[in-house]
Amino acid sequence: MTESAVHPALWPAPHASGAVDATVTVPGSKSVTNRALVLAALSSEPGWLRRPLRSRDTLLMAEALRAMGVGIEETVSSSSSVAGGPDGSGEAWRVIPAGLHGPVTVDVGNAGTVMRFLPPVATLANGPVRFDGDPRSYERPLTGVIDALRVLGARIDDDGRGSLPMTVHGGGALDGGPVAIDASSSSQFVSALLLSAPRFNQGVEVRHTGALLPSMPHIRMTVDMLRAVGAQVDEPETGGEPNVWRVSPSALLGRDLTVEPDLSNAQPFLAAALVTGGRVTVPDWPLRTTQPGDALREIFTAMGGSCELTEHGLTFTGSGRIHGIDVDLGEVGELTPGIAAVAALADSPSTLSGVAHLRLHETDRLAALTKEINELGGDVTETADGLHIRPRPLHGGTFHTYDDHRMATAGSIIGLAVPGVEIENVATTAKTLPDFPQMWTGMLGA
Ligand SMILES: O=C(O)C1=C[C@@H](OP(=O)(O)O)[C@@H](O)[C@H](O)C1
Ligand SMILES: C=C(OP(=O)(O)O)C(=O)O
Repeated sequence: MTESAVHPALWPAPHASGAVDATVTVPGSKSVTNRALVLAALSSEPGWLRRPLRSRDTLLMAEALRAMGVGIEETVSSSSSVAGGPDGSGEAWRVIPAGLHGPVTVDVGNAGTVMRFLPPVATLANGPVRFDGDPRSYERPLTGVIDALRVLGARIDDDGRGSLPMTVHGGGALDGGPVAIDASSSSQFVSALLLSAPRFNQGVEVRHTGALLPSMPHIRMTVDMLRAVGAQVDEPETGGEPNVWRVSPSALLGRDLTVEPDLSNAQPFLAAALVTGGRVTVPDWPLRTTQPGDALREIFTAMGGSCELTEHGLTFTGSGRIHGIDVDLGEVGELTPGIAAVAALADSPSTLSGVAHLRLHETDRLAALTKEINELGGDVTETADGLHIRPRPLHGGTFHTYDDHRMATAGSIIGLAVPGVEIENVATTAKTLPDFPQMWTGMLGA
């Protein structure tokens, strides 16, 4: 969690003068968009991706696949009723698979999905694929993917670091087969191996050997999306062996997929309803989804709001009171910063647990949240696997974000209730939600 040497601009977080009452259209899911791009690139026929998220993480994924030979045409399609979203963007990406090749250098930025999902794809390329990224990407865990790919037959040159930068020497094909990994530091290791596995000669059998496995909904998302393109997957939740996932070798179908709104990016807007005792509607909230953000319906209800889900969307209403919560967030770790922000404004303490692995996310999120909330007058302590938050009257000040999009949105939530909060480098929200500042002020009617 190193502070930026140069202080990027400070953004005065808008203070809410009353209860919000807004409808907020949230762009597509990062996790779905980047899985869909990988699966479409590995398919045996072209496919469509409608309402994709256009953000730093997804553009890095698209750029990397393009560099390896995949055609990705960005169009505004009018030929289908689903092409145009309610946001009026009408954006659709046509993905045209092709033989993958190197030499290529892939910039992963600080995108976990790019740095974990693409090395297995690179083993299928003809030629070397070098992976590099932001300084933080060198610190984020990658050994689970590197070691597993070597066991499955890949040649990878990482100078013994077990992290970026590294080069995958693609041989045009990979043996695949059984492999054991410890994915306790990131569920993305499992997702990464499964996503490319239909194209491995023997498919894959991934056995997770660690004590904990975070972010299970994201693994479910991987399995569901693989099945939707015709892959055969055996997994623990549908009768398979515990902690074992098997994907058979097969061709993948080109599909026409409409990306759901990103429910984790909906979080700050729902939080605004909770914090101001107002009401926010998010159109197109899916009735069924594997996205972890769906857990907000339950978590934010327990913290004092209420919600109604219809086929038109989710309406979340705050009661004017915010309660603390004792909750294990291991399945939904990416929601932690937003929940911590709300908890700092509650009428009773909160304990957030099950998220030790957040120390290796975009920044050390447990340390960053503790420091930044405490510098506004809060009383937060780190536990072994989470945070203990005792609400205190907060005051204004600078909220540092450490190049972490979810720190920026967490600080903005606090700013709704606390005058004088300034967010350092709000532009870091571009990782997954480039329009965040405009959407936020729009919600407040500014
Ligand atoms: O597979 C995915 O799309 C993700 C999995 C999770 O990663 P971890 O299991 O590393 O927390 C989540 O935090 C991340 O934002 C997205
Ligand atoms: C942990 C996150 O991202 P990444 O995909 O980079 O792991 C996140 O978006 O909260």
